[in-house]
Amino acid sequence: MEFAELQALREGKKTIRLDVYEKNEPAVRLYERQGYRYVATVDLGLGSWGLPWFKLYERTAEECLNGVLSRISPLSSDAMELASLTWSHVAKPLYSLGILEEDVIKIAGISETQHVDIGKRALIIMCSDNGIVEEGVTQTGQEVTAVVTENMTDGNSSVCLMADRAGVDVFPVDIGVSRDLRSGARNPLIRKKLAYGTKNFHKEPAMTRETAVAAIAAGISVAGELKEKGYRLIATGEMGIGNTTTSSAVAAMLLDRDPAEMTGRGAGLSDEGLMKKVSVIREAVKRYGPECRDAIDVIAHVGGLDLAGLTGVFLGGAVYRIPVLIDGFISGTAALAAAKLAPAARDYMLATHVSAEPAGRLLLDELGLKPFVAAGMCLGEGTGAVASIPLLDMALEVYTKMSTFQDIQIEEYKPLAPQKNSGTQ
Ligand SMILES: O=C(O)c1ccc[n+]([C@@H]2O[C@H](COP(=O)([O-])O)[C@@H](O)[C@H]2O)c1
Ligand SMILES: Cc1cc2nc[nH]c2cc1C
Repeated sequence: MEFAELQALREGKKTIRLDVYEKNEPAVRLYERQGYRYVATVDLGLGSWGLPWFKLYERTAEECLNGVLSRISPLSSDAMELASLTWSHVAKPLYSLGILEEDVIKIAGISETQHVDIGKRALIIMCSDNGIVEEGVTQTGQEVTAVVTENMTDGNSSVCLMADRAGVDVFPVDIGVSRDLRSGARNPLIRKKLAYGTKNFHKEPAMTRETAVAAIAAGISVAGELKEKGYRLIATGEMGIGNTTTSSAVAAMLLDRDPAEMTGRGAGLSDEGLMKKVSVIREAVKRYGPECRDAIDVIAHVGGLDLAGLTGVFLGGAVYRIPVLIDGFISGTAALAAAKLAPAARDYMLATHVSAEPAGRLLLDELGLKPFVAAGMCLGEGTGAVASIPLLDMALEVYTKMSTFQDIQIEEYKPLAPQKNSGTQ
């Protein structure tokens, strides 16, 4: 059942549920011919009298999404216990690799084995434009989004160079850039364009609820495609002029915080520009706040397609059991939106660095996730997430290759209380 709903969501097909006394093959085939995907038979419990009668329910993409999200399962406690045990045998002071140790244990829980393998890893970069740029809330024009996205497909952006170093494959996704894009051969563009940018949320909602759901579904779908290709770790990134404005607005609404506290200079902004940015966000929060009943509504009113797509990637990580690395402020906002939609998805996320945007730390605290780098970065594109991967690799080298206490014939080290550090920084 989950599989069919997920497939329907990924293929953008209409979905039906047939409530029948028994599976009615002719009816299923009839509706499949009409472009529906058969999801499930509900046994009405009346026994089979050979009746041809059945009832058809058409499901919306949102209902399929809800069905998929309700099936996210918890981490494997057995695998996590075994991973903890493995760490405890490594000949070093207990817990001394801090958050890196905790993250390895978490990845074991996600992948349901203590034999942690993140050898094949991908970076998904959601790229899109934001209508709010019209209001003068950015330092550069929106045409930069298209140029940088195309350059990413040639392997020519900051994160592409960093990803080469870290052995990460890069997947730029056009989910809503404001013009048609060419693709280079190095990192072919994944085409999921849902609009040529969003609407200006100062004037009207950024997108419809249906478009927000479609963008979330696209993110889930990309995560699924990477899982099928054998990727074991997904880093998140984005590119979109104006997306710190959408992220600040979404974060302020989701956390019920003062927009001034959640807003920074993004990719560079004058004092005057910053004041304008805060006032535009404040007005939108006041206007749309009462209408928004959940995170999808918030994204639809003041968010962006990149943010929605990344929300889908975080949810997809939980659906397909792949660890997903949070990058900076935009990515962190998407992670928060995903956690609001499906609290269980939070367990599949790993924090990496703390964005220098003012609310970078606050977002991670809200998610209850601990970063292991604070380098004052705010570049986006996934740079912070990718920069953290070599640290995870190093932790795994120790986890898998280091001698045990038994190997070096030392009686196991017994720490004094407190037994476990609560994290660094
Ligand atoms: O990831 C972050 O924390 C981050 C913080 C500030 C800026 N950015 C990047 O800068 C762009 C958005 O900045 P802005 O000022 O146009 O909203 C976008 O392409 C992001 O990738 C990213
Ligand atoms: C050049 C440039 C590159 C970026 N990468 C992410 N955000 C960006 C914003 C600008 C302006």
